[in-house]
Amino acid sequence: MRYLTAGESHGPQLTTIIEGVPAHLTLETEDINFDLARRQKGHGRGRRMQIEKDQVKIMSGVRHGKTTGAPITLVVENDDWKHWTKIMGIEPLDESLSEEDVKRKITRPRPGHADLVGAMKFNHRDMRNVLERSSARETTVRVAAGAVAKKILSTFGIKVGSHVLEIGGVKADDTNYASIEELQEKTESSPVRCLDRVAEQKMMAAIDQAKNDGDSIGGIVEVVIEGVPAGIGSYVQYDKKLDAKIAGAVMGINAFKGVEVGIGFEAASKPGSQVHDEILWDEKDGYTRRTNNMGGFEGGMTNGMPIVVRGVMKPIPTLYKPLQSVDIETKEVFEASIERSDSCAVPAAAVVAEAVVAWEVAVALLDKFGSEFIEEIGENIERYEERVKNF
Ligand SMILES: Cc1cc2nc3c(=O)[nH]c(=O)nc-3n(C[C@H](O)[C@H](O)[C@H](O)COP(=O)(O)O)c2cc1C
Ligand SMILES: C=C(O[C@@H]1CC(C(=O)O)=C[C@@H](OP(=O)(O)O)[C@H]1O)C(=O)O
Repeated sequence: MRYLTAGESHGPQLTTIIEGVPAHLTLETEDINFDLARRQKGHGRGRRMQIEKDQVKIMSGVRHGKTTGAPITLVVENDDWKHWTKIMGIEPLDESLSEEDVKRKITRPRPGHADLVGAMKFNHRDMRNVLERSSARETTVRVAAGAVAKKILSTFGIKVGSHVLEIGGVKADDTNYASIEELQEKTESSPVRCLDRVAEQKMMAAIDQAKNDGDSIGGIVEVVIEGVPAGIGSYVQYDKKLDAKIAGAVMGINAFKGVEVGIGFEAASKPGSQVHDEILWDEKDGYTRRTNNMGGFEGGMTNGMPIVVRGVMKPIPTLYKPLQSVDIETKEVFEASIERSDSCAVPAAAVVAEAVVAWEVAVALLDKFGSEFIEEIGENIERYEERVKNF
């Protein structure tokens, strides 16, 4: 299974084509719209999110609510496009257009964005050509593809959740949940997708403070996936290790600067006896682990314990408080000023992280259990689970 995305932040639409989705999967627009709406929420988002109301259009690969096995095309239109038709003009430049019509040629790179290096690399004198595609608006269709992956996973009882652990230095103390359902329910009712109601208030205050100061803040999100059979991914080749693929996918989210699996960086300061998860067996559950410090992975493969992955997001780079930069035409120093931006998008990024991790797990699941039609994959999983339980 693979997907590509296309589309610009202020262009007409974002598109993804997903190939390799098994036939007979129940898939409705609502399954995808649910996650699109979750991605738009969160305290700290800017004005753009009031303009957009992301809704998917399924353009191929689905008939009467079931996938056919053909490539699936998903489209999300940009409502903001109508304000940008001249600036984003797709047709060759009309000579009759005034300078004003084609205004906002960007020659002033924003620190922390792809603008300057992207323009150097592609030899663009208008950095809008970089900005439009490097924008996190593209995560809309990554979330759409992730929603399809989640639907595959849920068909086999595999559940995905996420929560925010930290924003702007405020850490959640209470990170407990009894089940993925409880995690989902509690995060949905939190404006920052956090389980800790006391920390939640402090996080919102920190976001408001940053906004008032013309600044921005980042944070840490955690994704949890339960019910994945042991043995997804592989130890035999570096590029088959599923934990590595997941790390790459999380790092691929705009503004993500680090990833941990299980206890992650904490492993550096602990002796092995306090790190490795002891192996247990009983008739009901088969092989399990006493603890889950390794976040569900041994040797690049799932071990049947919940997958636990964390990612750290840097503060949003566009700031109302200007940062110094250099105009590429005049070489003049200037202070970057902006019209609008998120001041914190960590809660939204948690939803993106869910999507990209779910995607990698679904791909590895299909690699192991076949990929043509859902019923056959289910039979293969069942047979395998029975065998490894008594292994
Ligand atoms: C959900 C989400 C929303 C974002 N919103 C903004 C924003 O409003 N303003 C901004 O400057 N950056 C925003 N970013 C981050 C930038 O897209 C990102 O920092 C930039 O493209 C440079 O990429 P890099 O940080 O990965 O190097 C957002 C990121 C995510 C994941
Ligand atoms: C549009 C989204 O996020 C955008 C991501 C983004 C960036 O630079 O990454 C900059 C902002 O875009 P704009 O300048 O149009 O307001 C955000 O709003 C979205 O998440 O759907």
